[in-house]
Amino acid sequence: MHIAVLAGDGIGQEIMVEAVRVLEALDLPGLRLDHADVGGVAYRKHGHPLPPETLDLAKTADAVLFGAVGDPELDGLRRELRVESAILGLRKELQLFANLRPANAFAGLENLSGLKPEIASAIDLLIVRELTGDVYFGEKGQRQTEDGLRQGYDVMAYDESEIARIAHVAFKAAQGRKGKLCSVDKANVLQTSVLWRAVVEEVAAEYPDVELSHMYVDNAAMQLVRNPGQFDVIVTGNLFGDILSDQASMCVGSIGLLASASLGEGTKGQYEPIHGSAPDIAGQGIANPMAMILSAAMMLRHSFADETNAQRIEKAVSTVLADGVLGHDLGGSASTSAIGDAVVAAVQK
Ligand SMILES: NC(=O)c1ccc[n+]([C@@H]2O[C@H](COP(=O)([O-])OP(=O)(O)OC[C@H]3O[C@@H](n4cnc5c(N)ncnc54)[C@H](O)[C@@H]3O)[C@@H](O)[C@H]2O)c1
Ligand SMILES: CC(C)[C@H](C(=O)O)[C@@H](O)C(=O)O
Ligand SMILES: [Mg+2]
Repeated sequence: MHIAVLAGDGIGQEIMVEAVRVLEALDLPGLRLDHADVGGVAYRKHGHPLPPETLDLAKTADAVLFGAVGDPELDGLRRELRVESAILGLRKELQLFANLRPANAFAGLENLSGLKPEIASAIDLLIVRELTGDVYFGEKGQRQTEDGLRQGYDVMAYDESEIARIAHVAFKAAQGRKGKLCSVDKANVLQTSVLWRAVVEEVAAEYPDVELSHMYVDNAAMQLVRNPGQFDVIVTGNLFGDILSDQASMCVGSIGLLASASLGEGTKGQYEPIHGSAPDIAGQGIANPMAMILSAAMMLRHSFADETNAQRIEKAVSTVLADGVLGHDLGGSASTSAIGDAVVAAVQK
């Protein structure tokens, strides 16, 4: 069980400490944790946000546990050196095209999102976000128009194989859940989405037991707030999935609660919270480590087929939240380490 631990920047460092403590508390046989620099930390030390030794470790390890990258002081760097390029580079290099972002209600947090409690408590959804295509990886740049104006561009493109493989992941996920899949696109405007919808329909023929629907992304954003309980699995492109998952996190209570798994064809995966380095609270010991801890649970499930320990972590997190050990993001006063202490104690019970 060889894990590359890439804590990264800002609160990435703080929340990773707690996730590692939880993993160590499980007494996993053969657990080997190798740390490496990524993001702004790596740029400052090695001159690159994704140094070759970090990429090598990520490639040789069985799984990658990733904190967050993002350093406002380095925002002016050119594109290839921007610290966010580290996370995009890892996803692309490891061919992790499927990003699973589950959002489910936690007992005790029903009043926190501002949604009516009966609406908030019905949330149990999975966003399947395509992760290696779309505007993120299309041709991009800045140029001058014929009129001498500066113009920025990012090409949105998906080919049918990219759409089909993420659709298969989503249909299979739906089969293991409530059997409902909603494909989210913007097919009333975008040609990318017209093809997306057509390919998802074709793939659907192989999954007659899954009920497929389609929704435009603007409506989906609204429905996530109006009635999130209507969703089981959502499949969508890279950009829409990025935005909708942040939104879903707040329906649950906080972005500090949502974990993710980035997967490819094999068992190798990268596991990371959906949030970033949170420079506004970094260094204060108040970041919520739950998303990071739950990412470690997803790692045990998807890369090591260890459902027992994955559930041990998830149950511990639910218990700690239900007991009212809440971070500042949830209106409580528990510090990052106090939350970690509580989860460690709960997994050992
Ligand atoms: N996976 C990643 O590494 C990742 C993801 C998103 C953003 N980023 C980067 O992070 C930097 C900051 O971006 P941003 O501010 O837009 O998004 P962010 O997710 O870092 O923070 C958004 C807000 O949520 C709060 N927040 C986030 N995680 C929290 C946690 N665990 N506990 C409590 N509060 C939390 C922050 O304090 C902030 O107010 C940028 O450089 C961005 O590019 C990285
Ligand atoms: C940091 C950024 C590149 C990243 C993304 O947009 O994918 C982040 O927002 C995420 O959600 O993982
Ligand atoms: Mg995001």
